[in-house]
Amino acid sequence: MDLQAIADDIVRDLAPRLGEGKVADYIPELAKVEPEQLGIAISTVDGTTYQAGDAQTIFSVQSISKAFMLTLALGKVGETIWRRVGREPSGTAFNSIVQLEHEHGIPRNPFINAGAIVVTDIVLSGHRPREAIGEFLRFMHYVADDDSLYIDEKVARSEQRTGYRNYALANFMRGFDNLKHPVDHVLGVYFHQCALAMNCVQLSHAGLFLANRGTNPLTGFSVVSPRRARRINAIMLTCGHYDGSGDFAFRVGLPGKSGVGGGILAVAPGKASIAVWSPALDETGNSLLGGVALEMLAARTGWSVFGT
Ligand SMILES: NC(=O)CC[C@H](N)C(=O)O
Repeated sequence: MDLQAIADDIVRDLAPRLGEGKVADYIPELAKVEPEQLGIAISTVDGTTYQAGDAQTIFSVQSISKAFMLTLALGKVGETIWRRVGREPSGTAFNSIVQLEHEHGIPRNPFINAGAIVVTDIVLSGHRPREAIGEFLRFMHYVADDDSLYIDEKVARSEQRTGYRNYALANFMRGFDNLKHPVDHVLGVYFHQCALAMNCVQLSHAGLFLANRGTNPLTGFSVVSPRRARRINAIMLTCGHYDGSGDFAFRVGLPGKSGVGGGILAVAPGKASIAVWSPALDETGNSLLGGVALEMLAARTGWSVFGT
């Protein structure tokens, strides 16, 4: 299978559709991103990376950070995490507050904003916010084997000023005693993790441990056990695209985590980690062409967790 040709073909085939969708504008810094871009990087478990299009352009990972923060939090508190956050798909938007009252401040899953804010609260335990941000960034350097990754302060501050819904979610959960630290501290860390800047190549490297039973094949570094990698993949499959998760499973058939910056990390277990990026989003807040690119990739490679 010629993965380089597949990546090149996808970028070429989608060129006429660049600009479809809408760039996220509720975070002012993200509204400035040029929509007509598309990148793809495929890193296989045998250690080769294929790339095409804007695969080396840096973008804001936003909610893709939630998969890595979940990994960190599981490392700290293990399975007790599930006392404070569920693992069922929500069927609601990423920033929805409606279920929280019925479910007594326990968010449905760690990938909607409410759940991710709880996960951040867990990572913050025993730290100052600055230290927790540092721990997250060091973890990303480790999993991606790349010390050049950085957090874009401008993006973090932009969201800090306008993240009204996230303040509402966090205050609500604090009211239910499901946040242990001051709301400002938790959201300070959350906005910084979301503002992590990466390109597709770096992101595909960072996701390799999930495709390779918990160990990064580029470095041999063990990140999590095979069982934990499998479980994180399961949550990515069921919850990684908010109320678009069912459609993503249907069309692509791979665990995936999206972000409003337009990136998607997808995992083909035992085969590859794939990162795509195209900033314009569909109505569920997921990258429109990124999703189409992964659909093409899955069709052309036969990679799907549901069979070939
Ligand atoms: N879906 C996303 O990427 C959302 C992340 C964004 N930082 C927010 O909290 O709104």
